[in-house]
Amino acid sequence: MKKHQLTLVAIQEEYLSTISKQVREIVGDLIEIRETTVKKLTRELVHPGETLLLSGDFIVQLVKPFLPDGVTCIIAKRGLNFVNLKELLSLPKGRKCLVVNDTRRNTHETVEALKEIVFEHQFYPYEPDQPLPDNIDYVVTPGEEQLIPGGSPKVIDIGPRVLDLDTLLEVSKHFGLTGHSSLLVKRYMKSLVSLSQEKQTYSPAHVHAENTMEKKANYFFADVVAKSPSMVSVLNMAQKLAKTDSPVHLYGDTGTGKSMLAQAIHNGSHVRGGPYLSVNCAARSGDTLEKELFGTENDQGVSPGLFEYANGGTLCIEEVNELSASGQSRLLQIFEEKRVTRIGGSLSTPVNIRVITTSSTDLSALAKKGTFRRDLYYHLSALAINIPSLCERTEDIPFLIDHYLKQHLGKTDLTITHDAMQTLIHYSWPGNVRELYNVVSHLACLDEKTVDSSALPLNVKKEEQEKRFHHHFAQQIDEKQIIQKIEEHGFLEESLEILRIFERGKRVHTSFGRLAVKKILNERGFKLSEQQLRLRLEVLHELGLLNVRQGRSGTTISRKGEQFLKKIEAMLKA
Ligand SMILES: Nc1ncnc2c1ncn2[C@@H]1O[C@H](COP(=O)(O)OP(=O)(O)OP(=O)(O)O)[C@@H](O)[C@H]1O
Repeated sequence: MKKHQLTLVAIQEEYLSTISKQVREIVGDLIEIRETTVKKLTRELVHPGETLLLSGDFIVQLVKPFLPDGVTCIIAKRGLNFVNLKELLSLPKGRKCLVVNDTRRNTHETVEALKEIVFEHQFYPYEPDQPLPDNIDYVVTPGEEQLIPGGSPKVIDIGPRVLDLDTLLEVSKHFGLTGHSSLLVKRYMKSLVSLSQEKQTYSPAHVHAENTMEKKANYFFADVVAKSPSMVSVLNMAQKLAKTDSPVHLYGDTGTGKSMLAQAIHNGSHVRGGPYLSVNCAARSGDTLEKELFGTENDQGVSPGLFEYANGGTLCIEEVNELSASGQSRLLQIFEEKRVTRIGGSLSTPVNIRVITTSSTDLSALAKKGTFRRDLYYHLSALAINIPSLCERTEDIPFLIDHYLKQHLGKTDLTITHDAMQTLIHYSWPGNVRELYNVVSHLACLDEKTVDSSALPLNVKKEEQEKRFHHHFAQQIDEKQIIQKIEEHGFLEESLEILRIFERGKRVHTSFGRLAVKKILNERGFKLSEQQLRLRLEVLHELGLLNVRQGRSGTTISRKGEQFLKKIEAMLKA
């Protein structure tokens, strides 16, 4: 057992996962690291004498009510990941860079850090309510590229901010590890390299990777905020199903409350006295997951799986669509026979268990495609509940905000202005209730009595911001110049066709990968190699006509691209 223990606390799961990866990489062999979001913090979690590393001074007031006496809090400082500054440093001196980050506080912190280190250029904070500086050459963002609308000048992504070296040294001093300083600094450098290599796009699987198993059902039906008719009917249905023994399938977008509802179902069922275990299939490789779920039996001995551990209680299998074909058939067998056979074993053990499965993809589509077993799908879909996305039940938004402010964050006196509330209600909430909680905690930390629109994080104000950006940089769109640039490479027709594909895609909310674009181009008579297509996409991206993003959102046409295409089509028609 390690001598020291450090608990990391942050508001946002994404940032918690970044710093946790970094801290583990540096001192994971010397200090036992635990992590929790502020929301999951309970009085039982922290013991007297423990050390917490808080992700910022603004969360001190949020965590205080949960801390016993004698706890040490170290406040983490965020720094730039130097490894990602290469592009910025290679520019000719004196560039004017606009810095875009998610909140006003973070934007200013990033500007200060950049001014201090990259003094060769000028940096300006992007403030939605202030006029934009003229003649901006670049937009710089620490991993928030999705906040930058198309039509802006070239974007340089310097990657998410990381733990500052000072913070690491403070931690090492606190635990009496100063003798290891030189080693820790080397490991710190290494962690910057490894963090810079992975694109930090948000994915629930990534976030849950370290923390894949929930061992307690903390939520009850009374905790679920449901005011909209669709959520009220979800809640009624869940309460009814909780009383049965049948498997329940919950599906809905990320952050809509599937895990929460699964726990509430367990606590409202007759097996509530039994164990509650939950496992996320997306966070485990096929083999490991199957061993974990069904157990193993071989010469080395017998190791029971989660089905046996959860016997007499509930097992929640999250992202069940990620289960391998053999995992699916084993699960089906359990449903049909109520017995589990360990991997490598020959005898089966009876299990009396309530199974809840969740998915964020529509299983019926997967079953139709053949990637999910139909027979298993029929078992799961018999009692399925669809949790609507937050933007489909906007009536819940003010109640959720009020609930979080008062019940979780102890802010009884904070007023949100009518305009700000309207912006929150009309925002699209891609991260659903999880994102809403993050936004509300951000507002709670501002230490203001009244919150108006200007205090909202940038992603929430994005639509408004897009218009402003667009207006500002639209004047810079000169289609003749763009045509000239594309023609320098000699592929205007293909580029227009590529833009048409993405423009159509945007209209029907579909994004295309490179292979799909290549296939469509081929059908339209443009035979390009992958290399040729990549080059064209790069040029279109450089010109700000396409937004190239990692992860689910893929490549999309930018506003500037749409405008350019519209003008060219009009010119071609004339
Ligand atoms: N109706 C609700 N009332 C109160 N809190 C909610 C509600 N729905 C979700 N939450 C909160 O939002 C957060 C995200 O919910 P949860 O983890 O259950 O989502 P999920 O659908 O399982 O997400 P993922 O698919 O990404 O794992 C949790 O902290 C949960 O407590």
